[in-house]
Amino acid sequence: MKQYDIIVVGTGGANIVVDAAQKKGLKIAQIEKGKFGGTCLNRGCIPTKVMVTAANAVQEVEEFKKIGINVSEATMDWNTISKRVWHVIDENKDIFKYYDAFDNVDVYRGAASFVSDKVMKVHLNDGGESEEITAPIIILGTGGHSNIPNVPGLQEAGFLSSESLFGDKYPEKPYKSLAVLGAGPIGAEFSHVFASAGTDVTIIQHNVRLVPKEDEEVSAHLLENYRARGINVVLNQDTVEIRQENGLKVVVTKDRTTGEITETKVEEILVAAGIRPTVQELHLENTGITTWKNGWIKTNEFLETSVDGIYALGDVNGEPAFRHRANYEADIIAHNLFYATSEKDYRWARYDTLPKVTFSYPEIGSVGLTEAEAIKAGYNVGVGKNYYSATAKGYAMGINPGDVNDGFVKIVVDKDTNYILGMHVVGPQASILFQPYVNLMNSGVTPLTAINEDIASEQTKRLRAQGLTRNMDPRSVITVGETMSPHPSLIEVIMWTQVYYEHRW
Ligand SMILES: Cc1cc2nc3c(=O)[nH]c(=O)nc-3n(C[C@H](O)[C@H](O)[C@H](O)COP(=O)(O)OP(=O)(O)OC[C@H]3O[C@@H](n4cnc5c(N)ncnc54)[C@H](O)[C@@H]3O)c2cc1C
Ligand SMILES: NC(=O)c1ccc[n+]([C@@H]2O[C@H](COP(=O)([O-])OP(=O)(O)OC[C@H]3O[C@@H](n4cnc5c(N)ncnc54)[C@H](O)[C@@H]3O)[C@@H](O)[C@H]2O)c1
Repeated sequence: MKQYDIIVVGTGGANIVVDAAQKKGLKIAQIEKGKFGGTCLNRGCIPTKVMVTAANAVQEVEEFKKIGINVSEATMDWNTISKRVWHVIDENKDIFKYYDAFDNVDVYRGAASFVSDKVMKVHLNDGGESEEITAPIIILGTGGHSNIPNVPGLQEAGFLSSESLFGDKYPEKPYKSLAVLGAGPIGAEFSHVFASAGTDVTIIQHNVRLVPKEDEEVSAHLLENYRARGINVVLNQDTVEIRQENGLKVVVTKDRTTGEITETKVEEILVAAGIRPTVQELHLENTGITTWKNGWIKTNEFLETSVDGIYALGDVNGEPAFRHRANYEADIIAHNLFYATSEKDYRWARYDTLPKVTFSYPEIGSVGLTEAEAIKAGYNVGVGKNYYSATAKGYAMGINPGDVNDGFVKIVVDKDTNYILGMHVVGPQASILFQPYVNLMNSGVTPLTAINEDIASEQTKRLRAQGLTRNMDPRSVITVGETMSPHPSLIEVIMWTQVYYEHRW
């Protein structure tokens, strides 16, 4: 059996832990069954944002005439956009070479599985099995994958997911028509991209709202904008069947309230119906690691699992799926394991200040509670709302009151304390506008707050009992570094100066 100091499974956010351990000179096993860099770099955030940026430009040109600029209609050059998408994906091949070059990192290309709590083996991609490996610390960052609903006829008709779209089903040209099943961030973003490319897009959404995790007013504004630009949106639907007819796919849906049947005939179907944890190959049943009902690995505020020394970060632990959240958690693990000066210097995760962005058009940025969530949580809720058109800059941008693209900012406040509970922006540059509130909400003397109290090593029990606090001084560059900022957004240009200042990992 080969002995390591640390085993890291998955090369998305978990690479931050590898970087830190590598610099400490530890003996590391790094295991990846797929493309290095994980979902975000290869089939998530980055390739989609290359597309979204082009789609945004198409929409912005539509608005130019309002500010006195005459240009002919903008169209997407799919070949150039596709080349840029694949360039950024192909670049990630070098990530493997980067880690493979370190003497203290053994890179295994294959699927890791547990033999017992601290013993793993790897089913190598080129066949065969590695010898058993062990380490006192194991990091699981195995991510998630598309949830494919069990709809009769879907498999037979064929469909896209974000994985196959950025894989063997990448379209050579935009589809003539596309049904998007699901309208969370993935559905909202791809609908914007393909509609901007000239595709006739129909969104078929199970929920009564687009982006239902956002504030209701934000969802309503997005719906109004999508419908105004010709995107067909059918809400509150159960997809009952997919048929094939004359070379097209017919999506048969049923209104969940009225029972009314709708048939949507399209060239292609894109499934964007949420994600599931990638735990299947891990064989968690050989360990004491506990999971939620759907397989998400249960973790606490230190990202510990129910087995001492095994941590899980990113999508696989079931907290909201964002790359900056995976990075934040990896950073916390690396800090506590390798850099904390004492237990008093330990960091822990909190998710109430997690920034979320949907790169739809209009863009959405939010942090904290929606108005409805704050009311449900029992706060004495106050709300403030301001429109882009109410500002001089909004006027300069050609945004007038009542315009469909007159976005807004909504703040949700606890009236008893005047504390900010949530901030929601929908409109131009939403992804950067709300960051000051993320920083403010994440600052102050912050008490350790337990997450999943039943997950507790002896050390965690002790730290919880001590009533640990961390001074998140808003003036400190360290606080900036310990505050999440949405990825990939321009605010990172500012936020990541902290990393260069600290020269950590
Ligand atoms: C289309 C799309 C767009 C998105 N856009 C954004 C965005 O704009 N902003 C944002 O913040 N988030 C976005 N996300 C979400 C973001 O991509 C994820 O939250 C993030 O990548 C999760 O990182 P992770 O480290 O948890 O896992 P991943 O990046 O998924 O990495 C997990 C890795 O583990 C490997 N693996 C799994 N099991 C094993 C095993 N047994 N052995 C070895 N290796 C294994 C996988 O191959 C994978 O490479 C998007 C997601 C999608 C699908
Ligand atoms: N900009 C970003 O940061 C970004 C972009 C894309 C994805 N992500 C992350 O990736 C994860 C997955 O995204 P997502 O949009 O798939 O997930 P999601 O869970 O947020 O949304 C899925 C939507 O699909 C709907 N749905 C479920 N089953 C359906 C069905 N059978 N037919 C029609 N609709 C159905 C649900 O009502 C839900 O609104 C999210 O957690 C998100 O945070 C982030």
